[in-house]
Amino acid sequence: MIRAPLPVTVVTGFLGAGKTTLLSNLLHETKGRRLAIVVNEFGEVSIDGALLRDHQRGTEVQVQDVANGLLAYGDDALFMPLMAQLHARRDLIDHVVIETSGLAVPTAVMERLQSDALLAERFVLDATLAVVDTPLLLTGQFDPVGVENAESHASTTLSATAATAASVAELFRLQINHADVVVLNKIDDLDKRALIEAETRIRRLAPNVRFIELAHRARLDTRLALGLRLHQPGEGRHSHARGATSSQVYTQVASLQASPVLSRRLDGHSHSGLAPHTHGLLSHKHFHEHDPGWQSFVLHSHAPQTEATLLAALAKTAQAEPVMRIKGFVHTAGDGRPVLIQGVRSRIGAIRSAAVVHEHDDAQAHDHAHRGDGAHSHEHEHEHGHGHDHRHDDSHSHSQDHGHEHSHSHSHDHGHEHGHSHSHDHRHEHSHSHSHDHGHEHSHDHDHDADDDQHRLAHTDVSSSAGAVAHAESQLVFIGYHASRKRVAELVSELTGTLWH
Ligand SMILES: Nc1nc2c(ncn2[C@@H]2O[C@H](COP(=O)(O)OP(=O)(O)OP(=O)(O)O)[C@@H](O)[C@H]2O)c(=O)[nH]1
Repeated sequence: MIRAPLPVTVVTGFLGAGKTTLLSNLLHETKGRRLAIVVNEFGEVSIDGALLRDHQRGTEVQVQDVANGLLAYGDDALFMPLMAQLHARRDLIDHVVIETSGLAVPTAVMERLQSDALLAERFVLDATLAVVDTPLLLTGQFDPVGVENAESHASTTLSATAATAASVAELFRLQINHADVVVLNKIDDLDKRALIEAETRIRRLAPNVRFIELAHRARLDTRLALGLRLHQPGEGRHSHARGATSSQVYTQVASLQASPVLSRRLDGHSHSGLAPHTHGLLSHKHFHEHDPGWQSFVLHSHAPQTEATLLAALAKTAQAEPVMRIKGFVHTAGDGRPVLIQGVRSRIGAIRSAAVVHEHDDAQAHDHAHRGDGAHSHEHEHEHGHGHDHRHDDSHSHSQDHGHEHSHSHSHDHGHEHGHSHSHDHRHEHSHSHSHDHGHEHSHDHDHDADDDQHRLAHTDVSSSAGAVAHAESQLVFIGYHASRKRVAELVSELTGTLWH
C-alpha cells in the first residue's frame, strides 16, 4: 500500500530564539496530531530534548534528540538512519517536526528531504519556520556587517567582534531567507511601533518571506505552524499570495545568491583561486560546516552553587567572552533540585519549577519574565471547505493608525474536511505557574583535552544524554564564536568562587 508521505516541518532560528519553547507550547496543542520531534543541538549535551520530553504528552509525541551537530549537513551519518526510523514508525506518526541547531541553515534538511529519492517518496516538506528573537533583531544584532567593511578585510583577518557579527548576521539572513514563515518571538515587552519596525527589518533582510507571524510568549497557533503544505509538488492549483507557486518558492530558495561574506572565510582564509561563484544550497552548507569559529563546550562543577552569584557570574562572563548561549542544569545549595539555567547573550535566567511553558502558564521559562500588555491582536482565519484548492492569502494588514493588527488569512481547502471558519484573538493574560519536579540529571563522559579551546566534537549519538546521572553534578553548555573554554572556566570559577572545569 502506498502511504502518503509524512509531512515534515523544519524549525530554524538563531541560538536562543525560542525554538524549543515554541515547540514545547505546540506539544500542548497538537489537536490529536501525533508528532515526532527531532531536536538537533550544536552542543555535546542535549538540553532541549530533555525539556521537550518533559512536556510531551502521553504517546502523542515522540522526542528524539541528536546532539553534536548539524543535521543533514555533508558528513552527517545520522540523518538517513533517523529518517528511516521515523518511516518505520509511520503508522504512529502524523507529523514530523525537526528543530535544527541554532547554528544551522535549514537548507541542509530541506534539500536532503527534497532531493533524495527515497526521502522524497516517504516525506514531504510541509513548511520551514524561522523563529526570531525580536528584541535582539531590534537592537541591530543581526544587521549585516557592511560589505565595504568585509571587502576591505578581504586579505586580512577581520577583528574578532566584526567576525562574530558577520557570522551571526549571515547565518540569521540565511535562516530567515529560507523560511516560509518568520515567527517574531519574545514580543512580550514590545509595543506596536517596535513590532512594525521588526517586520520592516525582516522584510528588508528577507524580501521574499511569505508570512510573518507573531508568537506571543512563544505561542503560535498550531494551524499556523503545522499542515501548511507549502512545498507540496504537483499541486497545480496551489497558489500563494504574491503569485508564487510552491515550486517557484523552492526554486527561489535553491537559487539564492551568495553574499560577499559567504565567498570568503571570516578568519581571513578565502576561497583562493576560485572565481566568484554562486553558492547553491550545498555551498551554504559548506560554509557553516567548515566555519570552525563556532564552538560548544560543557563546563562541570560538583560544588553547590548560589543561584544569584552564578547568574551574575554568567552574565559577566557572557559580556567578557564571545559566549552567545548558555544552558544547563545546576545544583544549588538549596533543595537539591536542579535549576535550569537559560542564557541568551548576557540575559541569564534560572528556572526552578516548570522548565518550559505549560498550556496556561505565562510565568514560564523566561529569562526576563515580563507580562505582555495583551494589546497585540493577532487574528487568524482558517477556512476549510471542499475542493482541492489550497490558498495562502497573505493579507497581512496593519490598521490605519498602525495599531498592530496582523490579520493572516490562511485558507486551506481540503477535500475531506468539513467547512468551518473562525478567527480568534491571541491574548494571553494568564499568569499562574506550575511547579513540579524535574529531576533532570545527566551523565556524560568528560574528556577534556588540555587544548580544547578549539574544541569541536565528533558526531556521536548521545541521545541518552537526557536520561540519568552523576549525582549533584552541575553542567552548563556554552556556545560561542571563538570562545575559549579555558578562559570561560577560569572566569566562572573566579566569579562564583567554585570550581568549574
Ligand atoms: N520573554 C520571552 N522569553 C522567551 C520567549 N520564548 C523563549 N524565551 C526564552 O528564551 C530562552 C531561549 O529559549 P529556547 O526555546 O531554549 O531557544 P532555542 O531557540 O531553542 O535555543 P537553542 O536551541 O539553544 O538555539 C529561554 O530562556 C526561553 O525561556 C518569549 O516569547 N518571551
